[in-house]
Amino acid sequence: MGFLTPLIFWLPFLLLPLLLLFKRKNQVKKELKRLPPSPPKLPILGNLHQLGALPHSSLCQLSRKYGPVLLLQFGRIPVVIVSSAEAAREVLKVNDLACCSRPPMAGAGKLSYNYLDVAFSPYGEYWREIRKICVLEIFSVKRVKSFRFVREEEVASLMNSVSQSSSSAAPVNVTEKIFSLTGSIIFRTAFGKSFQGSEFNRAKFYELVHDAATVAGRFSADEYFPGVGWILDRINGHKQRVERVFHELDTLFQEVIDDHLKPGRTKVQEDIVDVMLGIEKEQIEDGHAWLTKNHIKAVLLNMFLGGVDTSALTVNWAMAELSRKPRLMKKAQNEVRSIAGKKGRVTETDLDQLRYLKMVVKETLRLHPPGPLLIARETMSHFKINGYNIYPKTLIQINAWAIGRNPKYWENPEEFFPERFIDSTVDFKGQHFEFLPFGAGRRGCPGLYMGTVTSEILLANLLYCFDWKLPDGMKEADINMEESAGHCLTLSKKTPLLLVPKQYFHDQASE
Ligand code: HEM
Repeated sequence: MGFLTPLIFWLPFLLLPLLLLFKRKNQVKKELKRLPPSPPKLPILGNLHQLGALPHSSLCQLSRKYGPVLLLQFGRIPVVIVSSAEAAREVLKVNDLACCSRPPMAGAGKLSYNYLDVAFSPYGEYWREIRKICVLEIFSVKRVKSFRFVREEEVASLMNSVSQSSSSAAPVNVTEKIFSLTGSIIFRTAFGKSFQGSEFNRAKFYELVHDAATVAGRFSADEYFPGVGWILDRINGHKQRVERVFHELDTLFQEVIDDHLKPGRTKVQEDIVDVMLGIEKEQIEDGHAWLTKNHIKAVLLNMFLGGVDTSALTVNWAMAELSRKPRLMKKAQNEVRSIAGKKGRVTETDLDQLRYLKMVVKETLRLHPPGPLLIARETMSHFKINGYNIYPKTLIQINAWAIGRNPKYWENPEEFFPERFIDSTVDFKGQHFEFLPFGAGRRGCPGLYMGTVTSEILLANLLYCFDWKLPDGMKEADINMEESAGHCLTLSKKTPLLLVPKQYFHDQASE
């Protein structure tokens, strides 16, 4: 028995390292399991049933209950919802490289010729190349300025059309007019010609762009529920719809490209198709060609999806907000009218001086960001937000809408109050994470300048040329400000805005 005494004495010393090792392993295991909080989920569906008709709003409610970093399950897809400026900074700045890819989505993949575009393409060498070309050749300030005449001509034509309606004192569908204008501007900028003279009429074009946004912006049932979802896709016609939209867009793009390649074509001004065909030609001459017609078509798709709705929604919401607050509308009109004087139109050279108008646009983008959840990202490697583990292949959605309405960053956040920006340095260029209408980081919107200049010139002219009244019997409070998440990626006003225009400039000139 004597030999046991030293063993009993030494045993704790022998076991201690083992115990410590075991404890450490458990800690690491626990640490790795530290996931963001999740609301209870249903089998198979996960949290899909909690999304509702306005996902940004339902997700905002959930984040109020569970916190600003939330883990949900959409079918088989893990999704992290980010609803605070601090957490958005962690994603879009600190860990931007880990989460700047996009998830594969069958609809977007088909419409973008297997991810040859910028917006839906996964992060990698190809995306860097195509984004670089687009930033330098399509979205640069110089290129956007070269299309100033398109914007000004189209705005002038819209003002004439509103002016004709104004003689009857009947309400005008402002929403329709605004969408028609941004559509015409993007169509002419990309293709060098307007709807007039093309077999594409406006209505057909919008339908196509909206159908494209709907199929590109959402997962198919098969992606949520692999193996069985395809049955749902069959029943709801998703696959056929993707094929139809692809075919219609491809036919349009091919016709325009063929037209541009016709020998002896007279070119008044380079449009985006000319620019892209020029790059293709240069590459062939330099002997390192990789850009094909499909690449060009994929980029055109991004222009239509990114450029038509976003600026139109901004101006539509701005007009709706200003119509609810006639005092602010008057203030914006006084500014525009004092700067543009009796010229008859606001031109882009006036825009820099329109300080209040720019605040109106900012305030509109805070309350009504056209992409309330930005565009979904997919993580590529493991990282942490607020101490929570985020694993690769997780979807990240930043709720810019919720952040823009959070009282932690904004006083009286639900109030439309452009003056809040007077002495503020906060802007939307991606450095202020409480205000993210254009996103931020590597995937931030490259069309920011094009989008803002289009919104500003249109809004400025609507305010300059007309006084706007509500239809008979309607009060400011009756304006319906309900939202509709119709096209998946963007957030519209549920009902069109109807206003009665009274021509201002004409009246002033005759005074
Ligand atoms: C008011 C106008 C606009 C708004 C509010 C807006 C908003 C956005 C947002 C939120 C994103 C996602 C950013 C992210 O993931 O961090 C985005 C990306 C993008 N936008 Fe815009 N956009 C506007 C105008 C435009 C215009 C005019 C175009 C082109 C004609 C455009 C083309 C794109 C493209 C190609 C991307 C994808 C970038 C990438 O994934 O690398 N946008 N935009």
